[in-house]
Amino acid sequence: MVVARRWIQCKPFQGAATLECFQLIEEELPGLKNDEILIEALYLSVDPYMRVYPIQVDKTPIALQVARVKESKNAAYPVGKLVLAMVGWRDKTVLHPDQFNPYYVPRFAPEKTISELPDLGDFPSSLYLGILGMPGLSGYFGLLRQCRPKKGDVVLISSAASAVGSVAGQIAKLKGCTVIGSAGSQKKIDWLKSLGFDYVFNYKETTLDEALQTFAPDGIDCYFDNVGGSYSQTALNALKPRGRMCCCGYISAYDTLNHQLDSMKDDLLLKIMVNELSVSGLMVLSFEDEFQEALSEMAQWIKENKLKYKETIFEGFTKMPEALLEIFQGTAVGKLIVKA
Ligand SMILES: NC(=O)C1=CN([C@@H]2O[C@H](COP(=O)(O)OP(=O)(O)OC[C@H]3O[C@@H](n4cnc5c(N)ncnc54)[C@H](OP(=O)(O)O)[C@@H]3O)[C@@H](O)[C@H]2O)C=CC1
Ligand SMILES: CCCCCC(=O)/C=C/[C@H]1[C@H](O)CC(=O)[C@@H]1CCCCCCC(=O)O
Repeated sequence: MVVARRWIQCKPFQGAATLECFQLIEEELPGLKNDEILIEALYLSVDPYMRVYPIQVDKTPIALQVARVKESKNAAYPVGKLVLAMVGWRDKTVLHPDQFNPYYVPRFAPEKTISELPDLGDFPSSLYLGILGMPGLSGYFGLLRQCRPKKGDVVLISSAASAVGSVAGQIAKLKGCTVIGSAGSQKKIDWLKSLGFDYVFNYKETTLDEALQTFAPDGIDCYFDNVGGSYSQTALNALKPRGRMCCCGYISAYDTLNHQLDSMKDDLLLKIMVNELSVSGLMVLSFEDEFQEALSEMAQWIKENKLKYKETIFEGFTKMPEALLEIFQGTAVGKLIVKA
């Protein structure tokens, strides 16, 4: 008999998420039918979108995990194989590998529950949830395709020490740009300096207006937006004519919402029109056909020590809610992962 643990969301969010919104339950798993596998989580990803994914009360919150096949009745998935599995906050799961993703959202989340780890050489498997996974790819495509940085451009990155922002900023440096990054603690500021960011500031101590007067008095060419809100309104005002903005995320709102994202005010559009700005939204999955190529390029940069990363790993599956709340407290540096 195999007993699995999984988290459920037992209460709806009302304002900021709290630990009381989550409950850990245990359940007996069924035996394997033909072609099914039992997987065990090694690492679970903790991402900002988990806070706004429309989950019903008493259901298991969304999360991608790196898992190992523990038992198998499917020759394509032998015991010991590692997979990426979109099965939510569970430590053990019985499933058919072809099963449709229970968290599927058109354009946002993939159709498949299980996918192979990319074939990139010898990297710790947790990296496939971070720099060599969805967050790293978001930084890569958002920066290269939406911001389209040119040598000498001034690039601003909000949440610069995040999993996405730290990749976007480092690639902007690789492309010969002057990079300004903001983050909310001295520890993150120090890390960003060590990554080669030209100018960094703590947005909790210095306003973006003040920082731009000092670091970019003539304006910015690109803005990689992870936060939205008034910060991004200021950044948009600082874009030079023909500037480019990648609207990647709106984290300043996520932990204030009771349900999913409310309609956002879009008074930015007039500015975009008048200044002929290119502003592009990003759903990283749209670049799925190019993931392998992008990951190979980033893996090479990691091997050459040109692209660096940090992880904060919470020990133990019971830490899932604390890890999620940590995103919005913002103390930990680097990609948040739970080691099951
Ligand atoms: N469009 C797409 O396809 C994708 C978009 N994203 C988006 O990218 C952004 C970053 O994601 P990811 O790198 O995984 O995040 P991380 O979990 O690595 O980092 C999140 C950071 O955001 C900052 N933050 C938290 N709350 C607030 C707040 N209220 N106001 C301002 N900053 C806050 C904190 O850093 P600090 O305050 O210290 O700066 C926190 O550490 C998110 O907005 C996410 O939704 C991510 C993946 C795909
Ligand atoms: C709607 C907020 C999303 C903000 C951007 C972001 O972080 C996107 C991440 C996606 C990633 O590609 C993998 C996912 O599953 C994420 C999207 C899941 C959010 C779906 C919300 C849909 C809805 O509001 O109806």
